[in-house]
Order: sequence, then structure tokens, then C-alpha cells
Amino acid sequence: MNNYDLIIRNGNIVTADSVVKGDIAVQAGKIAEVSVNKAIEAKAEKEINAEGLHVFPGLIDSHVHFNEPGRTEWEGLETGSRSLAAGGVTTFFDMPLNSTPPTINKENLELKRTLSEQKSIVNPRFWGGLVPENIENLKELHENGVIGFKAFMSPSGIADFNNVDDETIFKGMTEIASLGSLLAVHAESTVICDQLAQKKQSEGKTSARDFVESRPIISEIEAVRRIISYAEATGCKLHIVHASSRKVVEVIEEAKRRGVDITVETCPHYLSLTVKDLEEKGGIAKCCPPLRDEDELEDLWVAVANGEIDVIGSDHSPAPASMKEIEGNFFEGWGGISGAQSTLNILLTEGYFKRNLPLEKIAALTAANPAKLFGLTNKGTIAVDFDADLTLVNLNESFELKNEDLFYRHQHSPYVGMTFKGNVKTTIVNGEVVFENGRITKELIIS
Ligand SMILES: NC(=O)NC(NC(N)=O)C(=O)[O-]
Ligand SMILES: [Zn+2]
Ligand SMILES: [Zn+2]
Repeated sequence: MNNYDLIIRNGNIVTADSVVKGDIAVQAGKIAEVSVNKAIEAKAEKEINAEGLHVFPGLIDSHVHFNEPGRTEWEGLETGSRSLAAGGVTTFFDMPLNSTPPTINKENLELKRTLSEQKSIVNPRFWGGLVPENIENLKELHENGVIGFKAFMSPSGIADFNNVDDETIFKGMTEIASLGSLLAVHAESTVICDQLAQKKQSEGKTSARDFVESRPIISEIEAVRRIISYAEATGCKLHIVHASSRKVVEVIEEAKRRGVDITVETCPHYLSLTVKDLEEKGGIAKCCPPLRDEDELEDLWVAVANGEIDVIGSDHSPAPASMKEIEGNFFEGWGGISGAQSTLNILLTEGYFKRNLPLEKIAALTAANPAKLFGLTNKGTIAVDFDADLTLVNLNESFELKNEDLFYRHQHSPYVGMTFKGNVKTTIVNGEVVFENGRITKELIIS
């Protein structure tokens, strides 16, 4: 009889295909056996009784900014990865900007990888940047294992990560296509946003609503249409990050129907917060593209339910509280939301409980789809030989999120004060328990 490292007994096992009751055995960081409706007879070093709990494939957050190296005072790999573990996330893809130096060449990538190996308690992967200065570095980044490339079509707000003009992005896409990689884009129109922002500010219109109106949905649509045309001309595979409205998703759907190789992400904040929250909460809820109105939020849920969204990433883009406090001019102050710890809570509370979104869909959007799209062949589901990245959740437990519950470097988030149903109890990364009952249980090599 086998003797495993770990057995999780009697949990409700959630995958993109089904929810079934069973046991999961783990050996050497991998799932060794899954037994449905029948107990695994073997014993294990450690056994977890998951009776009454749901076992999800560990979430893959395809969009975080952890800011390390260089801007660790904003976040960091240690605090960032701990917050993910507390939220049931077992793998993250770190964006190439907000860390200094940005991930735009092989050396900078290696720096980030070394730091992640020392400081992260979940699995790290990295996006490479596409900026006007680094087309000749795309190949080495690809060869050194980046997930894909990320470019900004409008200013990023970060001095050492320039947005790409149309010529550069076209050249970059040609190169990325030849490498067989993909390009993720922040798609907002520089012309539309800049012109509207200038007009608003020159008229002294600087409220939260003015800021939102200066970055309208049509600005996303214009940029998305343009980049789709470039994808069709170059053959480059595309991924549109943080679509804020179903109207943007519809443009992408239409391209998909024409056979364009394109996928789309939305974020928990567009599914749970509106312009009203921005007005009430202030800078803490400021992001780009901005939050939209209630009808847009509801429409985005329809897109999620219909399978029009491929992945949900947090776009965790943290900053110190002082940078989020906006007095007067809403055009000033950092754009980026601290939220990576709450993705599953939001999808369960606002999706599963409030809008009948099936648990299978949540597993697809947060694990199976990102694993498939970005080539993580051993992750994203609960099956034999897959990595033992698992998240145990009590769906019957509710809690109100408090600042002190957050593991971020800066304990603030627009989600503080919200009551969530569904609480992450245990997070397992490569077979090892890293978070249990509110506490991080893994020690770091260096901290
Ligand atoms: N520099 C950033 O972190 N930008 C991010 N900021 C947001 N979303 O407000 C982003 O993803 O665009
Ligand atoms: Zn962005
Ligand atoms: Zn981002």
C-alpha cells in the first residue's frame, strides 16, 4: 500500500468540468491519486479532513505588479506572495513594470527571478516588457522563459517603462509572432485620453467623475480595434488585459469569430466596484481604465457567464497610502488597485452566491484557462500528475474584510469593509501547506 506525503479527504473537488466529492493524494509535490466517491486506502504523513470544504485548483493570477526590485517600498515579493497565498492564489505572473529596473532584458529578468526564488512563497512567472527601446531583447527574454510580452498603448505612469507608438508596436508584434510568443496590451487611446484630460483640467473639472469621463469606453475600443488590425497584419497572438466593459469584449468576440488569435482578461474590480465607489472611497479605487457604472458592471457579468472572458487577473498595482490620497484634482494620484488577496472572495460572493456563476466557471477563469493559454501544462486542474497547487475554501463562512487581514506591504484596499461569503482556509503550493487558518505557515529562505 502506498504511503503518501499528504492526503486531503472528503473535499468537494472543483475543476473546470465538475464538482465531485473525493480524496486527493499528494506525493513529491504532485497529485498522485484522485479518488471520487471512494476513500483512498493508503495513509499519509499529513492528512487534512476537508469534509464540508471545497478544493479548488490553486488560482493563477496572470496580472500582478509586485514592484521588486527597485520599488519594494510599494509592495514586494514577500508581502505580495503572502497576500496571494492568503487569497488562495498559488501562481502569479508578474508584470514587467513598476519594478526598477523593468523586465525588458535578460539581466533584469534574471534579477527578478533570483529574488523571487528567495522571497516568494508561491510559484512565480514573469511577463517581459515591450518598450520602444528593447525590440532586440525580445528574443533573449523569450528564450529565458517569459510568459509573453506586455506593452502599453498609452502612458504607463512609470518613467522607465515607455508606452509604444504604433510603429514600435507593429515592429514588436512582428518579432513576437516570429518567436511564437504573445503580446498582452494595456489598450487605451493616448489621443482620446490625453485630449479629454487636457480639456477637463483646463476647465477646472477635476472630480472623480471627470477623471472617469476622460477615459471613456470608446478609448479602450479604439485601441483594441487598432491593435487587432495589427495582429491581423502581423499574425501576432494577442491578449487584452483589464477590459472594463462588455462593449470592449464584444469587439474582441467579433475578432475571435473572424479567427483572430486573441484572448481577454477582466479584473475583480470591474465586477464589484463602480464610479459611485470611486466617488465615495476616493483614490484607493482609482485605476486605468477606470471603474464604470452599475449597468456596465452587470453587463460584464453577462460576458463572464457567457464565456466571453478568458481569464480574470487581479491587476494588483499597489502603492503607499500617501500616493492614493487624492485631495482636489482626481487626475493626480496613483492609478492602481490593491486587490490580489480578494479575487476568489469576490468571484464567490459576487459571482457564485449573487449571480449563480457556477464554481466550475470560477475554476476555469482563474486556473484552467490561464494555465492553458500561457502554457503551464502541469497546472490549472486537479488531476493525477498535475502540480499539487490546491486551495481549500469554506463556502459557508462569511467575514468582513479588515485592513489588518491584508498581507500587503500597505494594508489598504477598496475591498476593505466588504462582507465576503466563502473563506480560504488552506493554500497548498507544490504539495506544501503555505497558508492555514489565517496564518502563513511557510518560512522564507531570506526575508
Ligand atoms: N503602472 C501600472 O501598474 N499600471 C496599472 N495601473 C492601473 N491598472 O491602474 C496597469 O495595469 O495599467
Ligand atoms: Zn494596464
Ligand atoms: Zn497592470
